[in-house]
Amino acid sequence: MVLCPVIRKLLHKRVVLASASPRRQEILRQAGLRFEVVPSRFKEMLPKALFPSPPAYAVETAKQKALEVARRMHQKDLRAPDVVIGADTIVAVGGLILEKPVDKQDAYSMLSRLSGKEHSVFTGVAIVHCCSRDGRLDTDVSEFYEETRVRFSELSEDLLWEYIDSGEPMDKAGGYGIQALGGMLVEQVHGDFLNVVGFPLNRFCKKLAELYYPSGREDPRPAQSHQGRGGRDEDGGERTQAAGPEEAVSSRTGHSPPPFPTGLLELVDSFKASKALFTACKLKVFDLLKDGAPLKAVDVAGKLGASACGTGRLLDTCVALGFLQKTDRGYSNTETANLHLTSDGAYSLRGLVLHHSDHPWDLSARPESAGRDGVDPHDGALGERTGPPCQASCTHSEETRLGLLRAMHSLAKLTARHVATAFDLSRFSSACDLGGCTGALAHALAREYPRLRVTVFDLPEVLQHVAGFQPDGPRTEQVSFLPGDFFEDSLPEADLYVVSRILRDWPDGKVHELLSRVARACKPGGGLLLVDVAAGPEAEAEAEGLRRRAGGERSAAVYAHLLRRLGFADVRAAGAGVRPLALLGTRGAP
Ligand SMILES: O=c1[nH]cc([C@@H]2O[C@H](COP(=O)(O)OP(=O)(O)OP(=O)(O)O)[C@@H](O)[C@H]2O)c(=O)[nH]1
Repeated sequence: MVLCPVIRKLLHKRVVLASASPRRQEILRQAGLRFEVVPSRFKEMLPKALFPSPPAYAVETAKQKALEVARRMHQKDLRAPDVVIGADTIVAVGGLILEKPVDKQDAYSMLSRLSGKEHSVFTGVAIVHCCSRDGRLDTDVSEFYEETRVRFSELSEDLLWEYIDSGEPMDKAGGYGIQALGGMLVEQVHGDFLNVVGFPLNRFCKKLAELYYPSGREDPRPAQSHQGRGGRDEDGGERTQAAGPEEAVSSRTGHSPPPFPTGLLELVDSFKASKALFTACKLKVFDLLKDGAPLKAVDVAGKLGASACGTGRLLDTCVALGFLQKTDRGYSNTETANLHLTSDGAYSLRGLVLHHSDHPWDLSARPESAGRDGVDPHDGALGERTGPPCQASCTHSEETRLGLLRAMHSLAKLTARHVATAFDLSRFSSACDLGGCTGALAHALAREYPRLRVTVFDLPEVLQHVAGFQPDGPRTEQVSFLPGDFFEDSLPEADLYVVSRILRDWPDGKVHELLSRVARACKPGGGLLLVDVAAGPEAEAEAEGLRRRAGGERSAAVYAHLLRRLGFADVRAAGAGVRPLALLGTRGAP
């Protein structure tokens, strides 16, 4: 998600981060920026004594790093990127500039210098706008720095050496990483934390806003207040002081044009990112780049039997999306790709990606007829919703079905413990997880509640594949599997029914039917735990009916409203991991 409008401005440009620092890449990626990584070859050896202050040195180094990449890319491709970002982080203490230690002894002398004292961390940043004209590279450099003051505790020799032996100091300015073990050395921080980590995101956004919205407005299109001001236009070029055609029209008619529909255009474009992901997963790009040495685009193309040019574009898009990293040696997987996009990653979601790639979302099926017929588009009229992907997989090949189960298992594992502990469920002695698939949540519940017996109730064709997903270890005997269809068969008896991550895939009528069945099966005092609902204000609930969000979820308020109507009292909501909310309702007397 991109929160910052000014970051959105860069989404349609070719942006390059001239840095090998994984921290910088992470910070900018988390901010929603899409960029390629081309580490700078500039040697950080400018003569420090020539600079009036430590930050002046950091800014110049950042600028040289970025310019080196801009020039190299221009020479190589004869097309420079639109924007190159360079940064340099240093520590300044007692008039000295400390960079990355060259060896352990150097780390020791840096850290002992910082012990018990305050020092400043400066990150210099250069934003270089590039333009190729007649084979010549024009650059326009904007630069700034940010200072953060950091105070260290007194460090004992033992602690110092233990920290140095951890290996953490070696690639960090001043010899410590505040975001990791080095955080233990720090007593106080004044200023931007991310600046210490390597990139002052807040100042960076402000600087971009200065460049792209010079009059202080978020969106420059409704242009009245820009007259007489310079600045950068949508394409990063200098805006001239003369009014553009739009401005001329608006001054003639007296009407301002509406705000530029940036969000809408981003949506129109966003399918390209999904397409690239689908294609890379289908071609097994991430399996190919797993573990081994980085590969050049031509080598990847050779192994895939694809064109070098198309493969290069696909790989670069994956770099911009944060799934691959690119160095001089070639392309390799990021941690995210290794974990989630390889076939056998610890939390592989590749099966889910392939499922979505092969089954375009039903909403696109018959939209026109739904509009004409006046049918409620949320009730399956736009194409049948066939339930959770792992239940709807009868048309899949064996390999795809297993990949999908693995993805469902990964997703459940990611949040299972959060879900199990979102509420105190110790009053229940039996639970039934409806559509519980491989049992990942069931096992987490069993681990948390020693007296809870959990039955996973799912279709026979799903359960026949779950043996390979069962964990070893204590309490596994508390979990059992029962084949059945929760729309057709009687629900197994239980004190607590669990409905996790399945409702979003069913139309409203089916959701109503399933929850009514649960309400009938649930004894007074029994519970219903409902997982994967979106947050939403209570007031909207009645008006919304069971309306879904764009992602398919319905809001917690909507479900709470429905549960109360079905006879559940005391419906409470709690966080259940990064995204989903969980609801727990208690069945009242009928
Ligand atoms: O608390 C932390 N302080 C600093 C860092 C990391 O330290 C390095 C600083 O080095 P530099 O600015 O020269 O950047 P490089 O890593 O060499 O990458 P470039 O290719 O951009 O030159 C930087 O990585 C900080 O992130 C830290 O992690 N924690």
